Amino acid sequence: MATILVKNIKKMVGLGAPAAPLRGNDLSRVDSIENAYLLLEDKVIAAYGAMEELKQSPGFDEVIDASGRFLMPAWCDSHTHLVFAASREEEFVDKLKGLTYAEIAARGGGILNSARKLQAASEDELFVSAWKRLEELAKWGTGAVEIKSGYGLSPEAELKMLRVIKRLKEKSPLSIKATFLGAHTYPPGYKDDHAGYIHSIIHEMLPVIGAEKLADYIDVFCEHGFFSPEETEMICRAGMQYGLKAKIHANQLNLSGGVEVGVKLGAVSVDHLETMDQQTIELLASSDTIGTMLPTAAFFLRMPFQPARQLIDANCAVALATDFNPGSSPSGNMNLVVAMSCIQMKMLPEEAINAATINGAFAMEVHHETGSIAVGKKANFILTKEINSLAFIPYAFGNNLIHRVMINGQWVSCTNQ
Ligand SMILES: N=CN[C@@H](CCC(=O)O)C(=O)O
Ligand SMILES: [Zn+2]
Repeated sequence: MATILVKNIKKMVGLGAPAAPLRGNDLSRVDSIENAYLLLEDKVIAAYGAMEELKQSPGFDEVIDASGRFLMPAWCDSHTHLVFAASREEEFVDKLKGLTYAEIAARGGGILNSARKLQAASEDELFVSAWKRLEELAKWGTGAVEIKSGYGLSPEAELKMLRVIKRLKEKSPLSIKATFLGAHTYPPGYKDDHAGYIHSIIHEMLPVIGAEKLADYIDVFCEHGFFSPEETEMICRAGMQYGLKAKIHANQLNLSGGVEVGVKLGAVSVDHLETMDQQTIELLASSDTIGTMLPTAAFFLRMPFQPARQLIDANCAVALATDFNPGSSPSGNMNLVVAMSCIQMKMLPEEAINAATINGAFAMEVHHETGSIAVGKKANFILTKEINSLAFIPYAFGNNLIHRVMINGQWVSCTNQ
């Protein structure tokens, strides 16, 4: 049995295993121990505590001295689209030059641009590029990630995406959840036949996804001009027949009704939430559905940030995620998401860290295995460079404060700082 001891940790944070997502005042509580140790046995947290409680042992396979460093749970990124065939920086430059979203879409840009390129790519090519992105995410401290389909938009290409995600799950040390997002937009052939595309999702795609167990969740882009609340409900209910719980793109551009559908269906999460009013916030707060905020998408699209303070003060369970995708958030860096949430959305550092770790874990139902430091959970953690406080992490935005990352008992990065 391989044992690893991390000793003399200046401060170990994010301790314990809450039974439900953190809300309200609890979200700002980060349990911690100063001058701590962490003992790992065979990829799992075996014990932790204050240094003076450490029982002497004849020997450990590896001993790490973490003097001056903070140890915290690895990030849990519960909303990404990280399987894609190509970046879209040419659209980004067009937008800088003044083109509108509609003009870019008319030139074949947007989600349909990604879909064309993905349809032309092989499963192996998609796997190799997604694998590189995953490796990079792990180096930034992400230990669990949700990945959506939705750039296929045909039975063949949606299944190809989901098979890529299945291979990533099998090979990666990260905890990975797969979400079927066939209802991301309408493909050109179904521009004037929305019912026809929804029929294809329900009768051509879902039966194969169910039979091959290719997804854990079902998602719909519930938005004006995309899928209505009624269509969202119909598609999610069809997915639920195959055991897929709902995770919905809701209220990004408008009060779309996505939150209402999500709450009605008992969705695990409703994600985006740039556009919220008091009534919608109260409805979400009264439910078990997690509100996942994606601040880097709001930043990249120059939209108002999510109303984090109102959501937290109303007692909503909130999580933070990257939305990593080539169109609206070409970054999968959770450190940036946490900094932006504090700087732009006035979340306290402790709130942002909880929302990006344990609540993110709940938003992909991996809370029993990661998201906090607890005995029996996976050895998934970040060891920081030498810092003096937790608040320094979002404060010193843009700086890489990570010294080492361990995911599922493997070191995935190490600097000498
Ligand atoms: N909002 C919908 N979909 C994605 C990205 C869309 C795109 O590729 O442009 C999102 O979550 O932001
Ligand atoms: Zn998204």
